[in-house]
Amino acid sequence: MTTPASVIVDSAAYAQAVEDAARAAAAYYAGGSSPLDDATYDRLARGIAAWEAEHPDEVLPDSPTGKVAGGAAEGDVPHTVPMLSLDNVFSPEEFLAWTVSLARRTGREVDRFVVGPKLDGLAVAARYRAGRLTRLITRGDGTAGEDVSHAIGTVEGLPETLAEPVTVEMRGEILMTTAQFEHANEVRTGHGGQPFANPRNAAAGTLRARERAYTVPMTFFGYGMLPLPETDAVLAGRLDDLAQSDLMSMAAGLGVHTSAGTAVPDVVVTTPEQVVARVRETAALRAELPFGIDGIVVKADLAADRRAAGSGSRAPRWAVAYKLPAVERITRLLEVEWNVGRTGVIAPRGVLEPVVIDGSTITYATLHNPADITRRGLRLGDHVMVHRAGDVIPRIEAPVAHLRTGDERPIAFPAVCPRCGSDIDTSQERWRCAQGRNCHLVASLAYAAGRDQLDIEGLGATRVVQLVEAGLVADLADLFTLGREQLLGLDRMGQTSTDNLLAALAAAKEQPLSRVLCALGVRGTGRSMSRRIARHFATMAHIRAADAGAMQQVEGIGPEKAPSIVAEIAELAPLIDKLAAAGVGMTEPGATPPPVTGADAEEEDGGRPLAAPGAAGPLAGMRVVVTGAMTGSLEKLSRNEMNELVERAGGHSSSSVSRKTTLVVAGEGAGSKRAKAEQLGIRLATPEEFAALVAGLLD
Ligand SMILES: NC(=O)c1ccc[n+]([C@@H]2O[C@H](COP(=O)([O-])OP(=O)(O)OC[C@H]3O[C@@H](n4cnc5c(N)ncnc54)[C@H](O)[C@@H]3O)[C@@H](O)[C@H]2O)c1
Ligand SMILES: [Zn+2]
Repeated sequence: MTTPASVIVDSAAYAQAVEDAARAAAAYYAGGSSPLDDATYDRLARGIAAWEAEHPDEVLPDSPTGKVAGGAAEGDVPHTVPMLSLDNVFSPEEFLAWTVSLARRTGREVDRFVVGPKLDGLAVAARYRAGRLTRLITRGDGTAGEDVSHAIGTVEGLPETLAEPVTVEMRGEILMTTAQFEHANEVRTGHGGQPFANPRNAAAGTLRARERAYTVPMTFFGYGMLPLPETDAVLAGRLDDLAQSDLMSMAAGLGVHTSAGTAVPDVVVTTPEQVVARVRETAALRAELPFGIDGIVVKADLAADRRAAGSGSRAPRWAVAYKLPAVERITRLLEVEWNVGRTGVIAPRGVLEPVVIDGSTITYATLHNPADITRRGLRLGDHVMVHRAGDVIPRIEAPVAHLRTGDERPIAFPAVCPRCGSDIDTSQERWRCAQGRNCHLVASLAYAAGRDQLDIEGLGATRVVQLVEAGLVADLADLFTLGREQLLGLDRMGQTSTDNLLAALAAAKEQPLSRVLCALGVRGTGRSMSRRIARHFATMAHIRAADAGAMQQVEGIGPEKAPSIVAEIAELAPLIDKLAAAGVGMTEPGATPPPVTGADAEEEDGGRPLAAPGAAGPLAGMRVVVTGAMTGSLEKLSRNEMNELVERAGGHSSSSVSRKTTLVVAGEGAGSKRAKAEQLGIRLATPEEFAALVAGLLD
C-alpha cells in the first residue's frame, strides 16, 4: 500500500503545497506540533514530487523533494559522513523490486540482510573521544547538524563514558518511550506548558530545548558506529570492515543501548523472503512495544555489499525503510461522553470526527480521566492527534493548539453520576459513582419507577439509593415485598411518606404489561416498542414463549433486533417470575394474544393470514402523531400517555409526520408538525375532537 499523492493541478497549487510542506516540516523537526499528520504530509510530498516530475523547469528552491528532512532542518556542526534519510517501500513487492534494482546496480546479490525496528524519534550523532561523550549533534540537513550537547546526561542508553577509551561516533535514534512521554507531559503541563502531541514530537522538542526548569529523560538506540578523524588507524580500519551486525554487538559491548534488548532486536537473515517474514513479525508486535516504531529498516549487513551499493545524496542505497501504516492521524474532538463502567468508574470518551487509521474508521477514543483532560488542556472542537495501533483502544494524545479558531468550547465534567444521579467520588484521578457497583442497580430502579414506566411516586433516585444502601432492595421485585416496618426504619421516612410509598407500590402492581415490560429496560425497547410488544402478545407468558420469528411479527422489530430481545427476556426470567409472584401485573388490558403460529399451526389453519393484532378500536389502522399542548380532558396526559391512548384505541403512535400519517392531533403551540400535516393534506384534529373520537377509552 503506497500513500496516495495529493493531486496538484497548477503552479499556484504547487507553490501553496511547497509552502505548506515547508511549514509542516519546520514544525516537525523543531519539535513544535505540525499541523499535518505524517500520512497527510507524505501525501503532500508525493503530490509535490509528482508535479515536479511533469514540470522540471518549475521546481521551487524550497521544495522538500530529494532533501534530507525535506530541507527543513539545518545546523552548523559539519558531519564527518553525511547523515541521510532512507528510501521507503510499502509492500513485499516493492521490497523485492528494491533488492532487484540493488543487485542490478552492484552486479551482485546481497548476501545477508540485517533487519531491525525503524525507531520513531530523531537521529543524532554522539561523538566519543577516548571513551568520553563530548558532543551530541542532530542530523540537521544531513551535512551539518545542531549541537545539542546540553542534553548529555539526560538520555538513557547513551553513556557518558564507554567501557573502553575509544574514539568513535555512535549514531542512533533518540526517542521517548511511552512511559517517558507520559512523564514528560505531566511535568511539562505541571509547569504550565502545552502537552506534546506525541512521543516523537516530545523528543524533538525536549532535545532542542536549552533552558528549561526541569529535565525529562529520553532513550537512545544505537544503529551505527563509525570512525572519527582522530580514531586510530587500526580501529578505523576495523570499523570500516565490520558487518553491521558485528558493529552493533561491539557498540553494545561498549555500553551503548541498541535494539538488542527489546522484543524486536536486529536479526540477520539471508533471503528477501525471510526479510518479509521478519517485517510481519515486527508489525504484529508493534502495538505492544513500549516505544514507537514507524517501520522496519533493512540493511545490507556486509561491509562489502554496502561499499558496492554506495549512497545517493538523500539516502544510502544499501538500506531501505519498510514503512508500516501510520498509527496517528489528526482529527477533531466533537464531544465527550461519560460512561459508567460495571464497577462505577465514570470514564470520559471522546467522540471524533471519523478518521481512518490503518484501514479502520475511528470515531471514539479514550480520554482516561478528568485530570487527564485538564492536563492536556483539551476543548471541544479541538484538532487532536489520535493514536491507534493494533487492537489497542485508540487514544487522544493532545490538542494541536495552534489550529484553534477560538470557537472551541470547554469540556463539561458531570456534577452527578450520569447513570444513576448519585454523587461522584472525585478523590481519585479516576472518578467513580458513589454507588460503586450498585450504580447500575440504582439507575435501573430509578428508571423503572419513572413516570413513563411504573410511575411510582415518591421513589426518586435519593430514595432508591437509600433502599439499596440499607440492603433492602437488590432487584426490582424486592420493591414490591417491602414491609411497613422496614420503610419506617429508614432516615427521613415518617408515617405519611411510608404510607404514600406503599400505596404507590400497590398501584404500580396494577400497571399494564407494557409499562412493566418497559420498566424491565430490555435493550432496544423503549416506551413505544414496549407498548407494541405488549399489545401484540397481550400477556407476559406469550412474550416469553415467543421465539425470534414470533417476535418479528411485532411492527418495528426486524431480524436483527428480535433475537436479542428474545435472549434478554429469557435472561430476565428469574426476575419476571419474582415480579409475578409479588403480584405485579402481567397482562395488557384490551389486547388479545396472537393466534398460535409456527409450522404446526400453519398446517392446521391452512396458511390463513394472521389477523392483524390490535386491529380493533376507533383508531384501527391509523397512524397518529400528537403535537402541541393538550387541553380539556386530555390536559393531564403526558406525551407518553397520549401515545398509550392512541394504541389502546387501535392506532399506531408516531413522533414524526410523513405521508403515511393519517391523523395529527394538534394542540396549542403546535408548530412544524402541524405545518407539515397541512402541507401534506393530512387530517388534523384539536385535542377536543380527538377526545371525542376516543371517548369510550377515557375514564
Ligand atoms: N507531520 C509532518 O508535518 C512531517 C513533516 C516532515 C516529515 N514527516 C515525516 O518524517 C518522515 C520522513 O522523515 P526523515 O527523512 O526524517 O526520516 P525517514 O523516515 O525517511 O528515515 C530516516 C531516519 O530513520 C531513522 N531510523 C530509525 N531507526 C533506524 C535504524 N534502525 N537504522 C537507521 N535509521 C533509523 C533515522 O533517524 C534516519 O534518519 C516521514 O514519515 C514523514 O511523514 C512528517
Ligand atoms: Zn451511578
